[in-house]
Amino acid sequence: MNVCIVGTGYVGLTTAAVLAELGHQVYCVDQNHDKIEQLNRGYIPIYEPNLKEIIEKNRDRLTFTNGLDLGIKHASIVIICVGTPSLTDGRTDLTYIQSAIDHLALHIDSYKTIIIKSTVPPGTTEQLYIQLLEKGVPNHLFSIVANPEFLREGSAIFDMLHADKIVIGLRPDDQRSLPIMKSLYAGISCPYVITSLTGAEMIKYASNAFLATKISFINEMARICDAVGANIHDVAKGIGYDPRIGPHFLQAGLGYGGSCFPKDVKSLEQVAHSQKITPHLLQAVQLINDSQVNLYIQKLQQAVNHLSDQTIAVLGIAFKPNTDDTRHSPAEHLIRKLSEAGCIVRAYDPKAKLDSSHQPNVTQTDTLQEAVEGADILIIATDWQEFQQLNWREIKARMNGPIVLDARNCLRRQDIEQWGLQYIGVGCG
Ligand SMILES: NC(=O)c1ccc[n+]([C@@H]2O[C@H](COP(=O)([O-])OP(=O)(O)OC[C@H]3O[C@@H](n4cnc5c(N)ncnc54)[C@H](O)[C@@H]3O)[C@@H](O)[C@H]2O)c1
Ligand SMILES: O=c1ccn([C@@H]2O[C@H](COP(=O)(O)OP(=O)(O)O[C@H]3O[C@H](CO)[C@@H](O)[C@H](O)[C@H]3O)[C@@H](O)[C@H]2O)c(=O)[nH]1
Repeated sequence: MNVCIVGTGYVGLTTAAVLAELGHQVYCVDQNHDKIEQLNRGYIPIYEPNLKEIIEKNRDRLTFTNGLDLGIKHASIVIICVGTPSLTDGRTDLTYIQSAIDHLALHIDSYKTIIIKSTVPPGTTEQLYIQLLEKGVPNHLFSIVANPEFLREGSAIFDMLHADKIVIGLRPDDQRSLPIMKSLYAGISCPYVITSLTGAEMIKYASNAFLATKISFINEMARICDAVGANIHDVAKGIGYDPRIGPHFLQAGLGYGGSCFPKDVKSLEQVAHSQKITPHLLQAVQLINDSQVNLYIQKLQQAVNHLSDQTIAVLGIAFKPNTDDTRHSPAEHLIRKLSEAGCIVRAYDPKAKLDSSHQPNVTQTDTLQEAVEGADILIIATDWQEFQQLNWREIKARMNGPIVLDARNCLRRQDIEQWGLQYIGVGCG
């Protein structure tokens, strides 16, 4: 099939690579000229495991262009993957979706299946359908489908090729789209959840809200564990064996970040408010998450006399491992707070780059060793695999002070303490 992808960011590029791998001809459109120019030069603008390899392997099935008209001309399927960031009040900014739909309306002259893969608030896709009609696109020339994406950054290609489900939201009168969607994803073996447009949109929000809730739940349990002297690792393991709870997403730490959970939980909260519902649970989830970094700054303040005198090595800048994405990264938030507290911060990350707006007392080092050299405190802020395999004898020799804050609970206490270092974890002393 010929497919046009509008928005060549994390989701668009991954979708393009996977669909090309499945044998489709894919036209990738983005309004960002630099991005398209880079892609045409063979440079992949994001770090995502296996993405570069899969794009190179399928290069003859991929076209990168700024021209939506070219993509639309060739493709009968148009997948919208543009960003849907937060507005300042927490509602979703639909400007990019709106502009993609406006452009699309100008170019449709044969039947298209328009797939909304971007995460949008319930009711949006139906509104987009109405807008296309109002812009003069006759209803026999298009169908619109809500098909949210559930990939995780850092394992995006794997997640798409091995999806646990494909969610498809259809309009009640749409008899055409389901077989098209099944052909599009032929080669991915998983259950289909067929629902209404709003049902599909809600599944995406509920999924992210539930996962964020699990994280805030375990972080709250970690606070209580610290107070009563229990170990959160044991608690997570103990509850995780119960199949009704499950072992996943129970890793206590600095809280959730990234381009999805913070904005989607906020957006769902706003959707509830707009329906005169007070979303008590969503509010609590965010309250816990938003206070997690401060809590660990306070713990450091209690551990040293004057935090402002400290030189701190922060290992990790990305919001999670295996990505260079720093959007809403708790690690970056922590670095900013330490900088505001007057500390000298030396940050290191294998892939992510620090935002240039940081203060002069914050530097990013090229190597982990440079970050650690002479540090009073070392903090693990992102649980990259390479931080879990450190030589702590060597680290101890390089450091000036004894404190290691494992803010992602990814180290073994005894590995640290055996060299005379002081271990602080999350919910485990
Ligand atoms: N990042 C993820 O892990 C993830 C996972 C699932 C769902 N989502 C959802 O998918 C959507 C995209 O997320 P992302 O992280 O890929 O965003 P992104 O910011 O990385 O990419 C969006 C791209 O769209 C382009 N764009 C914006 N308006 C355009 C237009 N009118 N025409 C052409 N291109 C346009 C931008 O230039 C950018 O390259 C969001 O709704 C997000 O919530 C993201
Ligand atoms: O037990 C856990 C699991 C995750 N996190 C943190 O939660 C955030 C999000 O992690 P993750 O969900 O792995 O990454 P994302 O790439 O943001 O993926 C989420 O957001 C995407 C965008 O909507 C969805 O498609 C995915 O299904 C959903 O997992 C990161 O800061 C993690 O460090 C924890 O603190 N503890």
